[in-house]
Amino acid sequence: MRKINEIFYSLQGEGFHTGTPALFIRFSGCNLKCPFCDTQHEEGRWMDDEAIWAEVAACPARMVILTGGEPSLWIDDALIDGLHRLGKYVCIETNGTRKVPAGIDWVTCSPKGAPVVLDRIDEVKVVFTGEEDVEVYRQLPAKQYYLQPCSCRNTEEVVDYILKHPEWRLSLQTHKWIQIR
Ligand SMILES: C[S@@+](CC[C@H](N)C(=O)[O-])C[C@H]1O[C@@H](n2cnc3c(N)ncnc32)[C@H](O)[C@@H]1O
Ligand SMILES: Nc1nc2[nH]cc(C(=O)O)c2c(=O)[nH]1
Ligand code: SF4
Ligand SMILES: [Mg+2]
Repeated sequence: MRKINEIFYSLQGEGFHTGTPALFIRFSGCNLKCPFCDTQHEEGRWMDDEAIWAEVAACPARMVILTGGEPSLWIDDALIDGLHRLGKYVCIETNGTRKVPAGIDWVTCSPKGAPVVLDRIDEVKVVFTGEEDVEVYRQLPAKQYYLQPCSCRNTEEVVDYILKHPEWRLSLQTHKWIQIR
């Protein structure tokens, strides 16, 4: 059984796959407590894999995004294999502090100062608070490096930073701007 906060269908609002229709599976609970966290994830219902796969199978989109909370607390090869059997492309949003199953198709790591132990990262996506040196995260091996304004509040500051450090790209939380989930 896995503890799930919510399952919803929307567009990926952030990062490389922005705009892509996806089913979000938000797992409950986290091993970190970021002061800026924009998500209520503590509440949850227990679901077995058959129930999870049934909701996934009913979604027309190919992309499934595992998030939370911290999804790495809850997932294993069996869950990912089942999603692949349904023909899905499996993405994860993780803080990088725990390993994730190797079969996941797209790994987004949003580091939070704690050591990152991932074997593979596709995109690094850092919440820009203005309070930490984000350049340390450029040392993580990845294909893409994104900075994301914190709660849509400091977009100008992030744009200014990226123009001076053009190895980064801008990730907007587009779902918040257009008021979808
Ligand atoms: C809620 S987290 C869940 C997944 C995982 N725990 C993590 O932090 O990557 C999903 C994404 O939202 C980002 N995020 C959380 N709070 C935010 C905020 N106030 N503004 C912008 N992005 C935020 C995280 O950095 C992460 O990329
Ligand atoms: N639309 C939408 N896109 C997202 N991308 C990552 C999200 C997350 O909370 O992990 C998220 C979210 O909560 N909503
Ligand atoms: S690691 Fe992710 S879910 Fe956990 S508190 Fe930080 S932003 Fe929120
Ligand atoms: Mg979110």
